[in-house]
Amino acid sequence: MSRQPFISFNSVSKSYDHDRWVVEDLCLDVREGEFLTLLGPSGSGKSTTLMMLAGFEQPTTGDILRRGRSLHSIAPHKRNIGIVFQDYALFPHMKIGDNIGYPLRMRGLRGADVARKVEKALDMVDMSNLSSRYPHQLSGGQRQRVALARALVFDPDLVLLDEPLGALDNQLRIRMQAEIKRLHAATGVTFVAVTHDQNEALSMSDRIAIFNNGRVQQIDETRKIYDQPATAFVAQFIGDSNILPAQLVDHGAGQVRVTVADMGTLLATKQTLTPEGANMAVAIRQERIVVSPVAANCDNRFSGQVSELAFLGDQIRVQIHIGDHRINVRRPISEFVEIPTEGDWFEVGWSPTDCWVLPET
Ligand SMILES: Nc1ncnc2c1ncn2[C@@H]1O[C@H](COP(=O)(O)OP(=O)(O)OP(=O)(O)O)[C@@H](O)[C@H]1O
Repeated sequence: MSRQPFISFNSVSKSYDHDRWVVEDLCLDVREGEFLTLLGPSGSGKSTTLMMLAGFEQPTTGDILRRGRSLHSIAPHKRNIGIVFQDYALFPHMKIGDNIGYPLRMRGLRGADVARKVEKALDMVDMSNLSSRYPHQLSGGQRQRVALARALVFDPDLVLLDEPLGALDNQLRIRMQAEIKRLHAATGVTFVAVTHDQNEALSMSDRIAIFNNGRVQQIDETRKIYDQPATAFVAQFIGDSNILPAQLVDHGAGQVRVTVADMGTLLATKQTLTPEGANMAVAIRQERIVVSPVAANCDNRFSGQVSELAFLGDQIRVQIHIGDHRINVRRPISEFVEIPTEGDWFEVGWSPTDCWVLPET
């Protein structure tokens, strides 16, 4: 098997106005057959990256390679890429079957060949009985299925999904996440998706690339992104962490002591090789903080006044003030011996293994 990456972004930068980089020095490999999601806040450069891969935008500097060959001079329609847009981009005057057959006709197929492939694609997305409807006669979820079928019907070797579920309500999003994941597994085609929704990224992807300000902060397997964030930004963006500016007291690998203003000394775990003197933060996930009485057994334990309380179904989120810090804690209701009210003093705690020292960026 070839050792060359399927897709490589080689130091790709993009500026629309020759003044500001919206993507900066991007080095990113996409593995054949994987589901990679580009995740980050609005304006971080995810869609621009996807559009450069599709060929609708060109890098200002750097190059994108497929199996080692530059895509630079290959027109979008010759890249053999299926694309699914947030607004579906279906042709309103064409029946569903014709919409799905469109990329095949564009590639010169006719008659029975088109009919056979369209039927297979409709079957794949469970829409066989709706072939003769028009897009306006379908629900949002059904339209998105048609868009998926159209992106897959011509056997592309890459499918790009730009905020594919952005227009759907929450329950349908969850159903479609499972559907897209199933299609990815069934076809074996490489999928690259863009989203700003962390749950969508976590539930669908093999790997996630976290974007911020046009740069990739971390690219890793989904579980690793969650369990071992490389920066405070990643820890905050995925999984709602509390981030506190900190200073390292004890240097060395493994468990370390840090000081945090207004809180004193904390025991923490070093996740990455943080250069000495760099800005540091400790990150503590909301759901890893325990509450009184269990908190009394923790190495790191603090009391603060409750400033906010929110019921989240089977969980409670409590915000407490410790000095100038606001610490958010999210635990199952069953763990609260007594549910506090605003203004109460409340004890929380966490283990050093759930408190990570990270570079601040
Ligand atoms: N065609 C364009 N011309 C000029 N500026 C653009 C163009 N497209 C995007 N930008 C700018 O580039 C930056 C990155 O945009 P991009 O759409 O890639 O980010 P994103 O992470 O996908 O954000 P979102 O989730 O909001 O779509 C933004 O500041 C945006 O305003």
